[in-house]
Amino acid sequence: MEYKTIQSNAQKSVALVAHDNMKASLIEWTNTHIEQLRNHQLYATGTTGALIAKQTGLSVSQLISGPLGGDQQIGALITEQKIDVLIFFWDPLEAQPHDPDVKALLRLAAVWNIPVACNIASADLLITSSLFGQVFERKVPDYQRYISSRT
Ligand SMILES: O=C(CO)COP(=O)(O)O
Repeated sequence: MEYKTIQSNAQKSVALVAHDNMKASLIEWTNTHIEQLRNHQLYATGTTGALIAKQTGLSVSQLISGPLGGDQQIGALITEQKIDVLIFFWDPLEAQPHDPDVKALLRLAAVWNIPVACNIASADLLITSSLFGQVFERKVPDYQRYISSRT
């Protein structure tokens, strides 16, 4: 796929989310890339955001805690095209009470074609990509066409 760059060195909106057993990994990753992340607008679910702000000093817009609706808030921001990248360290070894919300968030990220990283290796690749700091034409659902095809 060829990317048509609209803007370089762009500020991105990055959503950071981690389940409890994965929070230490996300904070470690955040610290590793702190200088780059400083240039972007950060959003996070409640507890993840509070921990990142406390342990890294980064400024983070904190939403509701995940089990109380934070995943859904991030999903809603994705549909409004206000999130460019999702870093979501979900726990592959422990069931979550809000599993439907987790699945819904991952689904919306796929629908709206935003890059998602679910572990340190993929998050490293994503943030070091030359595409990370660029705004490029991205295939998103054609909402008007979708509605007219159904009405
Ligand atoms: O549960 C979460 C994501 O599904 C994360 O929520 P917290 O950041 O509030 O722990």
